Parts: sequence; structure tokens; C-alpha cells
Amino acid sequence: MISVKNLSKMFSHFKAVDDLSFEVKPGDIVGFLGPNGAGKSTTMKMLTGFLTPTSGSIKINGLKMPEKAKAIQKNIGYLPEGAPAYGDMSVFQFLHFIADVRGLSGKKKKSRIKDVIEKVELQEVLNRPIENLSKGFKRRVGLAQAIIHDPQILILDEPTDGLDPNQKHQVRRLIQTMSRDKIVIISTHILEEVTAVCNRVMIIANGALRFDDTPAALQQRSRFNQAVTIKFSYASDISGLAEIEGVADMEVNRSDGMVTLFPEPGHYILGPVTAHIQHFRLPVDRLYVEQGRLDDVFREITSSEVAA
Ligand SMILES: Nc1ncnc2c1ncn2[C@@H]1O[C@H](COP(=O)(O)OP(=O)(O)OP(=O)(O)O)[C@@H](O)[C@H]1O
Repeated sequence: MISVKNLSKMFSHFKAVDDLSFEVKPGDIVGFLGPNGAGKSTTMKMLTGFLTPTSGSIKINGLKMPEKAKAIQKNIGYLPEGAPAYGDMSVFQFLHFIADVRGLSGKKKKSRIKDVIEKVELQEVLNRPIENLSKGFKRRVGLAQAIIHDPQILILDEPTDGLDPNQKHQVRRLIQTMSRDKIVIISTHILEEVTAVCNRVMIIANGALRFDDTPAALQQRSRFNQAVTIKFSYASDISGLAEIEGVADMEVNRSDGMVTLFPEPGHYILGPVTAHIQHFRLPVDRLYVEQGRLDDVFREITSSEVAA
């Protein structure tokens, strides 16, 4: 369990993290979102003991950070921003080195190294110097070192940054399979990653917490949640759609011609809309109910002055 109270970090006169308080329990896979410079990496560095808070407290499994940093770090796997250090080591040498640092030895060390090589699919680059690897492989080496000791807490700063779509998918699955009974905190700029992997979303802006709830609750805040979007096969009279009971508003996207009908709060308009379409034999090509557009909500939450 991670317990953070009134955590702040100043860099001379600049407040990078501003009075953050939250708790994270085993089983939580937290997506840590925020615009560039919001304070995500700084918060992660304080949680992992690489930066000292200016004020506030961090307790991890009952132990205080930074006083008990060494004991806490045994249970933490941390993937920092960017690439792993020691670029002149081969991937294999680096993993051995990290296993030694983590106090692994003998059979256990061998099997953990084998396990992470397979999980993160590093077989083909094992003997190459890290500095010569592509960005995606460097990220995967970083992930391998973070999980080599099978930690109970995983703190991953943009784990899928630089990966191609297949690798992104694979890393997300890996995080999900590893996350049972663990605490996972991942920072990301990819909003879809949050719905794909996380069961909790925390959004910060200017160092302060603006949102803390489930991905579904985040989607529900979108004005597109439960809206019905329609593509017509050819131009037709759509004026009657805006008059359907429960429809609050209608918008036509000028670039792609898609028509979106927004429900009044608490109304489900799919039934009446399809009935209207059938009755007037409107030429529908495609029709779907929207779950919510996360980029809209993200912009609204991070740009508003009022905290959620
Ligand atoms: N060591 C430092 N000295 C001075 N300012 C710093 C330092 N580290 C971070 N900052 C500043 O603190 C703010 C928060 O930075 P941080 O890296 O935590 O943001 P972030 O949310 O992780 O951003 P990104 O999404 O771009 O990685 C930024 O304005 C950054 O420039």
C-alpha cells in the first residue's frame, strides 16, 4: 500500500508537485496522466526515493520514504524516463549486473534472467551493446531490469514510449498479467493506454491532482458519452433528428460529414434515433454509440482552473 500525504516538490522557486494526497492499494493499476511538465516524473522519482520531497509524507507498506528507502526499494521496480544507463554493456551483461544489485544469485538469478528475457522478448539483442539498440529495445531492456526481482510495486514512467504498435500491445498485456495483487503506476501520454490497461486514472496538472477515478468514470465525463454518431450514405434531410425526444443537440462534422446527436442528461437515445431512421427510411451507412472521447475530457480537466 502506498500512502501519500500533502506531497510537494519545489525546484528553487518553482512548485513542480503541489500538495498531492492519494492512496494506492494492491490490485490498483493506476494510469498517471498529465500534460508535459505536469509533475508526473517528479512524483514517481519521489515515490521511488530518487528525489527528496520538499514537504509532505510518503509511506510504502508502512515504511517512510526517504528514511527507509533501501528497504522500500527492494519491493519496487522502477522504469525511469529515457534509456537505461551503462550503454556499453551488452543486454545480457546488464541484466546480470542488475540481478546482482538486486541480490539475486545461483539458480534463482538464472531463472529470473531467463524469465525476463522471454517475457520482454530480448532474445535477439542479448549480445548487443545497449547504446546501439533502437529506442523500442532500450525501453524493453529498461522494463526487464524493472521486473527482474519480481517486485510487488511497479512504477513505470512511459513504459510504451518508442515502441511500435505490436510491442505496445505486448507490453500492455505483460503489465496486465504481472499486475495481479501488485501495485502498478504507469505514466503515459496515450489516453487509450489507460482504458486498455488501467483500472484507475489519476490526472495531474501543474503538479496538482485534478481527477482520481476509474477509466469508465473519465469517459462518462465526456459530452460524447452515449452520443450517437451517424454516417449517411448520401445527403438527406436530417433536420428531424434534432427534434427526437431526449436529443439535446446535433452537430455535423464538416470534414467527414458525420452527424452526432447528444443526449439530454440521463437519456439513452439509441432506440428513438434508430426508430426515427427506420420510419423516415434515412440512408444510414454507419451508426454507433460513443463511449466518450478521452482527449476532450483530458483537455477540459487539465486546462480548467477548478480542481475536480
Ligand atoms: N531537476 C529539476 N530542476 C528544475 N526543474 C525541474 C527538475 N525536474 C523537473 N523540473 C520541472 O518540473 C516540472 C515537472 O517536471 P516532470 O518531469 O515531473 O513533468 P512530467 O509530468 O513528467 O512531464 P513529461 O510528460 O513531459 O515527462 C517541469 O516544469 C520541469 O521542467
